[in-house]
Amino acid sequence: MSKITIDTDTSRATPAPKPGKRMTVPKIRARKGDPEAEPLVMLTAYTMRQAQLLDAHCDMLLVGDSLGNVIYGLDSTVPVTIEMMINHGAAVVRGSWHAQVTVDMPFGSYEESKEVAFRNASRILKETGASAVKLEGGEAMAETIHFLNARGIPVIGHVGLTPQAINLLGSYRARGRDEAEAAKVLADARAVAEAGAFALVIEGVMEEIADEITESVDIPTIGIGASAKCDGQVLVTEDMLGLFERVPRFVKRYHDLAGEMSDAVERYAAEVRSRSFPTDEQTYRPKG
Ligand SMILES: Nc1nc(=O)c2c([nH]1)NC[C@@H]1CN(c3ccc(C(=O)N[C@@H](CCC(=O)O)C(=O)O)cc3)CN21
Ligand SMILES: CC(C)C(=O)C(=O)O
Ligand SMILES: [Mg+2]
Repeated sequence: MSKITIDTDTSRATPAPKPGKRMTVPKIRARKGDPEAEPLVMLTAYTMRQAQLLDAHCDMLLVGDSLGNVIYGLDSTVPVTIEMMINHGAAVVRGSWHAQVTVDMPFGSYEESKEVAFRNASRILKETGASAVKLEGGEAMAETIHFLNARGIPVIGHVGLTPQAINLLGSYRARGRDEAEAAKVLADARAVAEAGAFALVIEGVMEEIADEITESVDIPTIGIGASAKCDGQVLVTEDMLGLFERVPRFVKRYHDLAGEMSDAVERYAAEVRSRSFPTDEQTYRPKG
């Protein structure tokens, strides 16, 4: 039997925190005007340890309301609560020191009025330590985005496929397939940018619409199922690591973590059943 060695050197995964070096909203905003700038790298994070492992490699971490699907086993993001977002947001901020952290505003926490949106967004920033919020919607949310931004809350917009509207949309298929839908997505993107959002997530739209948006707004666009020409890309971490079973077509799988976890657990279960775990090494006994 081959001896398994566990790498206990955590320095690669968790470099020492560098106080004061965290990526800021203005620096992200400024990427748009810089022709030399590399695309923005964003991934979702829901836990402290996940944030630690992603932080050094990412410009931005998103505490996505996709945690409803991925962590809580819900079949949409509609039931996600502000308490869930705050608990996971605070954990992610504790596990990161380099990346800028944005927290998704959950369905029902911002649509009613700009005042309700400010109350909930300010609570999210106060109780998590994150530096921005993201909310779904275009023209209908422009006033709210302006209101938050004018009062010190940086906002990322999210247009195209907006999963919180699943009950209205009926499916998660890509948007902008016909002329009218394409024009609406473009108008939404422009409204969000003009309202003062510092970045814009474009999800699940035809490539040419994403390209037209990226060319016509003055803030960085972050694509997910959008276009390689966006100013950045985002994916759900569990999807790209192969931890989540049903993934959209726009996901590239960089690993099979589910397979590796299953293999490790299978070996543990077999060793418990055969009494080959624990051994002397894992057992406390009086010395001598
Ligand atoms: N794990 C996970 N990854 C995500 O990207 C994600 C979430 N959860 N939860 C919130 C939303 C929901 N999103 C989704 C969910 C499903 C599809 C999907 O199944 N798309 C199909 C086409 C669907 C259809 O035609 O009806 C595809 O093949 O891409 C796309 C985006 C994106 N977001
Ligand atoms: C997929 C990204 C953009 C998101 O909104 C989420 O993870 O909730
Ligand atoms: Mg989301």
